Amino acid sequence: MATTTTSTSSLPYEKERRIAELAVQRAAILSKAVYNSKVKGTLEKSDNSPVTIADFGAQALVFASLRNNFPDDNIIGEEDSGDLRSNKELASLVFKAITEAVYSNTTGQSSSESSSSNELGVINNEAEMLDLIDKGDCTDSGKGRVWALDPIDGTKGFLRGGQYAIALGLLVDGVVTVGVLGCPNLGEEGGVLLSAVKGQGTVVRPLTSDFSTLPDPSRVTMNPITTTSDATFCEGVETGHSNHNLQAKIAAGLGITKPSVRYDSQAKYAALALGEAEIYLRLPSSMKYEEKIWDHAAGSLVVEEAGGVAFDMYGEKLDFTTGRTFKKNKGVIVMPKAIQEDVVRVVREVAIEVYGGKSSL
Ligand SMILES: Nc1ncnc2c1ncn2[C@@H]1O[C@H](COP(=O)(O)O)[C@@H](OP(=O)(O)O)[C@H]1O
Repeated sequence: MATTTTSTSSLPYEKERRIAELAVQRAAILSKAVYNSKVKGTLEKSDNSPVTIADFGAQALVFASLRNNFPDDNIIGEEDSGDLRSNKELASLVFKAITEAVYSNTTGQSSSESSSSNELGVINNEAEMLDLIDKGDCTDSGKGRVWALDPIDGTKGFLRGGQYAIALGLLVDGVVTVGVLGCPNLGEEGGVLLSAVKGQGTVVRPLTSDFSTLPDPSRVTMNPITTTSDATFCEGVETGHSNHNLQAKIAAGLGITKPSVRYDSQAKYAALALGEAEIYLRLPSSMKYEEKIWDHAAGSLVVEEAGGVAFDMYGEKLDFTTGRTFKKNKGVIVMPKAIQEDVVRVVREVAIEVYGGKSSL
């Protein structure tokens, strides 16, 4: 990773980037508190994926910040309040976790939170929290300003003490324009906060436990490799989320001999931007699965602004205009621009042979 000190004053989307960073940082503080507590309130959703107090609480907190600062924007969020409305005990635990982690003393708010709470939004009671969680029900991602949030991406990683991310992106007319990834277990102690604005590059800062300030940023760029055999692969941990056997064959076909880095969540995109690996491959375990836009919006911009590209497995751009899920893309490949031709050729050939051509979507 190359890093240089940078200034981001008076640039387009400066407020969006700052609020998104602070909102993600605040949600990361909550997620760490939930991880360190005994009760995580884990439930299984209808798609068999887990959801926890941290997922609901982080969504409520980030949405409070978005509503407070950008009340006219639409929002797409992974969670809704259905499971909490039918489980009052869990709803109370989520509100308690937010109150303790963020509004931490009984006389009001902790000193660092009080200075930022007006700006980042306050959640006054449980009913307000439930209503906020439901603000992420937008279905049209292609028009106007739409935020896409995964409050805890990689919930399985979060529960295992592995990698997870709080991922927030802003789409403007379907184009990812701001992307923020909070990765509490990546890099230095306390984790890292990456952010990107289209055309302005990607920066990283340490995640802190302070609600109102952001440490100085450093610019990041992907490793400038020019040969695929110099690459390290990055892939998911969960074998049900991508086809590891096929990914291993592709790695061998690209002459890659180094062991893969395996991370849950969009920490994979962060790892590429930070130079821990160069190629992220996610080949579908089932062609029926539609990737969620909140699993890729923030991460794809963070990588693109660090010198990379994010395509589907057929080598076409990710299309964020198709609602809550990708309808025109299957699989994801992410890599530095310098090796995109070679990587895309190999992955595309395999994709067509194994899954069929794009016309079969
Ligand atoms: N069968 C499947 N194929 C691909 N992705 C899946 C999947 N089932 C769940 N996921 C998504 O994979 C995300 C985790 O990504 P990764 O595998 O890279 O760690 C999950 O996010 P959540 O943890 O927010 O539910 C979920 O959205």
